[in-house]
Amino acid sequence: MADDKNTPAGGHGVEIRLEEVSKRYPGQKLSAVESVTMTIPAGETVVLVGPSGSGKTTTMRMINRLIEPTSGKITIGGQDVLGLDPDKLRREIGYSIQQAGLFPHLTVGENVGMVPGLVGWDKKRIRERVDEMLDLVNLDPGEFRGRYPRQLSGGQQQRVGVARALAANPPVLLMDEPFGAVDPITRGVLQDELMRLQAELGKTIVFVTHDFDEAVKLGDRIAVLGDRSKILQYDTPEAILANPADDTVAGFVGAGAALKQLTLRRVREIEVGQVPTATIDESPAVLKERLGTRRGAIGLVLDKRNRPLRWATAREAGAVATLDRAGRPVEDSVALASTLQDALEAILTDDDGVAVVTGSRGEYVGVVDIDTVMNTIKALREEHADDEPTEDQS
Ligand SMILES: Nc1ncnc2c1ncn2[C@@H]1O[C@H](COP(=O)(O)OP(=O)(O)OP(=O)(O)O)[C@@H](O)[C@H]1O
Repeated sequence: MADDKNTPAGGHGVEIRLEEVSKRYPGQKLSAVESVTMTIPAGETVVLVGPSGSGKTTTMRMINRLIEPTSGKITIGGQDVLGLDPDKLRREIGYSIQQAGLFPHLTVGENVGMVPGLVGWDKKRIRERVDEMLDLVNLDPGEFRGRYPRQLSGGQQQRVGVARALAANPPVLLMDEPFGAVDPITRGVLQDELMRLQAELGKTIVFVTHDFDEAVKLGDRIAVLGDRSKILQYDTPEAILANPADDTVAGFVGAGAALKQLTLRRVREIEVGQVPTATIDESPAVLKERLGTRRGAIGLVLDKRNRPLRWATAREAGAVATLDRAGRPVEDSVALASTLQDALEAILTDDDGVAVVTGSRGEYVGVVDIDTVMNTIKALREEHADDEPTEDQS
């Protein structure tokens, strides 16, 4: 992994605290940010989300002092940022913005190597680091290091932006709508990559967006901001979706909150059901007997390695000589790692409204149906029903 010598925190995330932080721009009557207090835990991704003009960017930029607070206190890893040299501070905090903000007259390699150069790394180490970072964001160093930003697609520029922000191995990464300017498919890919990177690197990430779905996907916690950066709710995506603090948050969460919760849960987290099964070399009579006389009961024919092959009712099992002809083929299955949304999709497209769950080698694990999904949503709602959303969860 990255060389840790150049940052006091060794590149791993550190806690950020904002205490009654306000910002009033010169000549303005009202503050853009009014007395914000929040704790961003070490190694977590916290997403600031809120409507345009709510003060997300102002709040974030005060952390690396691109904007100076009018009052209040900000600490990073316990250090008061107002007591630090702003240039030094900014080199120790990764920063990535919409449209990547790359220097157009510098090559990709020079852009990525910029901060390591500023903090005095030697040339060889910078060269190695640039290649390591480009690899990390899935760009072939040989192909991309010598190009200029204008010779890259939007998505590639964003990747270089992230590589540059990470180059000096900062403990903290500030990201201001970094994926706002790319198409939805590329955005999804970049979000997945960021999640993979973060699982590996464990930075403290503050991420600004006005896309609530992006916040749900990326955030360990979400701060929903209202006017003047007032924290309307600060909690996990699960808790906010299950129990929005007020109508404004509910409006922001938008339609389909219950459905969005399904993207946060994996099939492995729920209790799957079971149906009668028989392996393909057993006789149809065996499956028929296991299915019993209950109307509509449906069972599974498995291959010799326990992988699901066919669905069959008792009547269908009774109508064939061997089980490889019984009923209908299993078209689709979901893995334990699939989201409940994937499972719901499979349930809704299946003739009998059931989805087969398979393990890592494709073996039969169980089944899920619409009741399983409904019960999960209900349980989530109950789990968070007593949550008392507060402004500061520190
Ligand atoms: N340099 C400035 N001088 C005066 N007012 C400013 C300045 N920068 C921002 N503002 C005002 O401060 C408020 C918050 O702006 P900010 O950019 O932080 O909001 P935001 O939530 O990030 O918005 P968006 O989602 O549109 O980027 C806005 O009302 C904006 O007009």
